[in-house]
Amino acid sequence: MTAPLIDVRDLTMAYGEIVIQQNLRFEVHAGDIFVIMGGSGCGKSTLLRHLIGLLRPARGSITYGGYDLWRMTRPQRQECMRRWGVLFQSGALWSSMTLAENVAVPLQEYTNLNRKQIAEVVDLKLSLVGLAGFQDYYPAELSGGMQKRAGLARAMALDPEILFCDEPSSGLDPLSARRLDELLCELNASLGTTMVVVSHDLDSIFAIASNGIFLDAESRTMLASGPPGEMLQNSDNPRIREFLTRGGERNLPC
Ligand SMILES: Nc1ncnc2c1ncn2[C@@H]1O[C@H](COP(=O)(O)OP(=O)(O)OP(=O)(O)O)[C@@H](O)[C@H]1O
Repeated sequence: MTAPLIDVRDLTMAYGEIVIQQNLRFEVHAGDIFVIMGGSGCGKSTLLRHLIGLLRPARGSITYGGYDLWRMTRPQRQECMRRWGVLFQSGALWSSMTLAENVAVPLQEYTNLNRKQIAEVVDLKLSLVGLAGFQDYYPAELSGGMQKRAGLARAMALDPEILFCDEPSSGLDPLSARRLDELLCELNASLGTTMVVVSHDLDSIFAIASNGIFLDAESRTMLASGPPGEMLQNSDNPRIREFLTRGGERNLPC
């Protein structure tokens, strides 16, 4: 098996004295859609913030391509982060900017492209997420699903190697949520983008995840890792079964 893209070892996460999760150990491989799952408040978003370097581990390590995120020099860490895209829960678009201006921000900040080239990349990214023709719209003029897709276009602006998404389908109606899941799977398949996705939405988890971990709030550690279908098949842990069956046993999706 190839070396992992992300290697998390013995990770303990805490806010001050309060430990949120401990002894996390997992790998994310290139091409994975890796889902961080678990009930409300178990620490999914906290883990995502650790993975993207916003929070420092209380213990343990997070390595990218073999290099510890917190032992790199500042330029090395910036170079590492430059290869990531992040889609925040809210979409996090600038409300005073059009969609084109929003998607252009990372291109202006991190590339030497001229105005015309930036406009071309912006058009490409917006069409990638089904928003061709919406360049001049403001976020408030769009539906929640379209705002999420615009956030995705911005997160994909620099062709990231890894896309991190925090609850991408939250706040969306079931159809828009399904379309967003399909879009993530398409991008993963066509561009090979590795994805790390926080989710507690069971339909979404089964639809997109190739791999993942289950975090438990009570024991404050991970109870299982692997593809969710296998977790359900192989685990007799009642908390995992309860979560993955919505509290009642269900047929495995095909
Ligand atoms: N900045 C913070 N300072 C202190 N405690 C925090 C902070 N952010 C989150 N917490 C606490 O950490 C725990 C985990 O929160 P987190 O948001 O990571 O969980 P989650 O699994 O993503 O939850 P949800 O699914 O409800 O979004 C919660 O008890 C929360 O109150």
